[in-house]
Amino acid sequence: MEQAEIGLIGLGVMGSNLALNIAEKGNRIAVFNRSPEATRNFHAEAGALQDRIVPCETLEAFVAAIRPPRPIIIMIKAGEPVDQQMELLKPYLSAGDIMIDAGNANFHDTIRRFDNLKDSGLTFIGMGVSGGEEGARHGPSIMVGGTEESWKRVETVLTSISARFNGEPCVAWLGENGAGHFVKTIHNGIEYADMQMIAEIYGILRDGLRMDAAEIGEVFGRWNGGRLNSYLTEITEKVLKATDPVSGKPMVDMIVDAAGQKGTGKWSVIEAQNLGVAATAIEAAVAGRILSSQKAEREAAETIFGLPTPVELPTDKAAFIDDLESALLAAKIGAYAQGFAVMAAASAHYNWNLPMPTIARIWRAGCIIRSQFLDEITSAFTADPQAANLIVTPAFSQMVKDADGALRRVVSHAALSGLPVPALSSALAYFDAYRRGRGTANLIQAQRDFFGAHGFDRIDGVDQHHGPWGS
Ligand SMILES: NC(=O)C1=CN([C@@H]2O[C@H](COP(=O)(O)OP(=O)(O)OC[C@H]3O[C@@H](n4cnc5c(N)ncnc54)[C@H](OP(=O)(O)O)[C@@H]3O)[C@@H](O)[C@H]2O)C=CC1
Ligand SMILES: O=C(CO)[C@H](O)[C@H](O)COP(=O)(O)O
Repeated sequence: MEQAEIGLIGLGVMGSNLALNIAEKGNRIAVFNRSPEATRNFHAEAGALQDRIVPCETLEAFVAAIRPPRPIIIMIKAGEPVDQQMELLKPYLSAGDIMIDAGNANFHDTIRRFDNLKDSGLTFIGMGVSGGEEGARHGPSIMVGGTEESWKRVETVLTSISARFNGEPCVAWLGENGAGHFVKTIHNGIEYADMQMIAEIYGILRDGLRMDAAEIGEVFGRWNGGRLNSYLTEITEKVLKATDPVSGKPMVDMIVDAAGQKGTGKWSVIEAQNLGVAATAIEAAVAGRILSSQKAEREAAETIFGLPTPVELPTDKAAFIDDLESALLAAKIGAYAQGFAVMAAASAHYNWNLPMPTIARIWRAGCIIRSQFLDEITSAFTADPQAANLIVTPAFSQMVKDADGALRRVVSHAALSGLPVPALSSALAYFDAYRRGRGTANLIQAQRDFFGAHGFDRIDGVDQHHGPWGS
């Protein structure tokens, strides 16, 4: 039997769709899943693509079915399972074979796996894939980390399955070892912030303006035709307009308000802190999910404090809804600026030389945060790849100038009405702190020197001075 060009392990949601995508693009692919019935079912349901798929029930048969040197995608639950799977696979592999972890790995694990295989003759690629089920099937955004040589060996097949924006493939080699998984992690951190901000705007419309789900869906639908055009805006309209077949009520009203999370948002925040980058909107989004999951505590607190009555709108309703649109745009700029700042710091720290314009370019289609906005970010970083912060690039500084008044009105209204907007308000605070040449940390430095003799730099140029604090 003709050997396959590529192999894939893990026929869950992502792996099965990726395998069909690979087969559809004309590649012969061998597949394996820990539970063999999943492999059998997958092959049985592959329809016209069945002939290009080689279902294998043992790792030995799987490896034998692929033409050496073998590229093997591992698309399974992240963490320990990947180490276990690699150990089980290794004895069957030969020099030159490439193991490609395509799950949402922690990039520290990726660096470790990459280093462990360095002298073995085997190669490791850490590859971030975004786009969910639909993206995996018809074109995800793919962020590759590993040696450039190993990338060259998989470039053709990955390019064939990736999403396209205006004909350009949304896949790129981003750097050595953990670069691809790091960029995917920050993609998800931004995704968390974007989703949290949308949810906060939804909260203002629902609890402040007392609009029902379908009405709010209309608003997001309108916004999707404008500056907020994005996949997340688009699905928000669809979600808000969906009806629960059981109760006949809006589906969204029947869902428990406790968000899940699998780790990438938290890792984004941890890495931002470790690298000394303020990623406050992403932090707020992760904290927002944590608080959301403390449902019983929140319900108990509501019985103690009650809920504040929303105050009058600062403008008429239509103008305020326009403010919400501008506010969401301004806050999003803050979140994306923070995400890119974290990647810039990581690039320097890990010597990855991450290409910012390329990252923005491959996020324009296929991934969960895909949007028109990312095309504008691509242009901004193409014009100035070393920009200190997205906020200060010419196009984005103008957008922030145009929209920060609206963000201010929205955050003030929400605060006065007792409506929680942690990500929107942290984006505003980030902007206000970032654009102020003289802040208030002089006082913090004085306090540190007072209690700990830590010293401070004086504005007249004398460094490591101590204050006349007395006792
Ligand atoms: N769902 C999404 O939208 C996205 C997910 N990802 C990432 O892709 C990866 C896969 O996710 P997804 O497809 O959603 O997950 P699923 O839960 O649908 O599938 C999990 C797969 O992992 C396999 N698996 C679990 N534990 C082990 C183990 N110890 N050894 C071998 N195989 C194991 C399962 O095999 P079995 O059938 O035997 O249980 C199954 O094939 C994850 O890292 C996820 O974070 C990335 C982007 C988007
Ligand atoms: O990677 C993804 C999207 O880009 C996955 O859907 C991931 O599971 C999202 O993260 P979380 O489950 O923590 O919300």
